[in-house]
Amino acid sequence: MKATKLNSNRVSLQGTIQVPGDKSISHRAVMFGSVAQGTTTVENFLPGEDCLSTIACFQKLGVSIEQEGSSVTIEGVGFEGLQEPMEVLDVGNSGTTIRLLMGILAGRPFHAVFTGDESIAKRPMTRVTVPLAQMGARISGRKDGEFTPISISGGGLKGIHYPLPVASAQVKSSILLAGLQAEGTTTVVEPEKTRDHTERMIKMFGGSVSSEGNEISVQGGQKLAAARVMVPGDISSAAFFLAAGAIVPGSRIKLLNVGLNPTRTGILDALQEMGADIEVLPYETENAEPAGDIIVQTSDLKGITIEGELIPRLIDEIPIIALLATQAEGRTLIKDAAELKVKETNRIDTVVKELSKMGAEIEATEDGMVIHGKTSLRGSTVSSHGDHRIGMMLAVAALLARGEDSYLENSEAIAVSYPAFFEHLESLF
Ligand SMILES: O=C(O)C1=C[C@@H](OP(=O)(O)O)[C@@H](O)[C@H](O)C1
Ligand SMILES: C=C(OP(=O)(O)O)C(=O)O
Repeated sequence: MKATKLNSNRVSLQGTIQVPGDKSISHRAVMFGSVAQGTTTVENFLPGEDCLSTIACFQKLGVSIEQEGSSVTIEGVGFEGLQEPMEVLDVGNSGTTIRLLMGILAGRPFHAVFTGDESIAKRPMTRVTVPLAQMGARISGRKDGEFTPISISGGGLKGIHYPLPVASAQVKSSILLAGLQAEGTTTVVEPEKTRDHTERMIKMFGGSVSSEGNEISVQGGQKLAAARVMVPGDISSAAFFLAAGAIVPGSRIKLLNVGLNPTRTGILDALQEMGADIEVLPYETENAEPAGDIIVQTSDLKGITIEGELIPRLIDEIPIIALLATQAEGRTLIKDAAELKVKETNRIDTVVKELSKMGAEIEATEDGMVIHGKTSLRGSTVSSHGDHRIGMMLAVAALLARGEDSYLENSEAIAVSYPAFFEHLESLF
């Protein structure tokens, strides 16, 4: 395990950053490119470990994929062209890979086995295996199908009408990907709107999907055609620099080509409500996924309440919002966010534990956390617990820390979504 010395006691972050490609869209580009007919090209692909796991899984399913940095070429084989894998499919640390790929393989008439790392082995899978089994897939896994290793034998699916028990884009996407291969119509009903990259990508690859309110439907038997995918920058990665620019005194940071899909921009709404000085400059060009530049400058922040429909729109940004709240006047309350307990770590516990070590006044609740600001942070040895977002949040927290040096244990986890994170951060010094 690597402990990295973190930069601390900084003033004035200045500069321009092009954050890497969006993780959710990069995964989906590889998946859709593989199950479409023809050659798909992907630009600004995120070469992070999670997306590389997705490529490796599709290669084991017989798809020819070439990746060089952020450019990917996929020789699509159609759903029917996927081949039974001779080896176990290893999804590494990636929840998106396993849940979406289960939806694809639920429709294929062969056997496949999934495994992943220690964190994946603790993440709940019946949220996808139950609806996929209802559609007709035969799935078994450890603890009644809840955990990896999981095996799946697919084919012969029938469409379902399925109200989602949790607001999850991964579950929605998994069922829709199975639905594209099922007999009849498949409808998913979301309790809250979640990221809609899958729906946008079905259309981009020539398929059809209909959305009415929170109900999303696809017809089975659709054939998809190759596309050129331009992946915008990941707003979930940009969030660490938006936060750093807002709280490190005297800063001004410009972020280029950040994805601005409204199902993902909850962080901008939260920052604005806290009083952050951010300017969003959307691009005029037509693209399936909107994007633009964002400028952030330091300002005074105040505590807010974050709940309800906003939660799925900023779910992965809650660790960094917790840090922002330590620098805001008054109380910040985060509720309706019990989903945080089943991410790469239990993000309620890991955020509270690690920020407390640095002197934050933060408490866990049943479905979120309460943070009292404004507090000064002190240097400490902290841990990512193997969770990329916790690691990056702590590296930003350390920028404000006084006193002894800060060290981050298990910093290598950051490569899951942002291999160049430290390089980009240091370019602002
Ligand atoms: O669909 C996706 O790409 C994702 C959906 C979210 O997970 P859930 O669907 O579990 O909420 C999010 O936390 C994850 O980082 C990526
Ligand atoms: C939860 C995340 O990803 P995944 O579910 O794909 O592991 C994340 O990136 O914060």
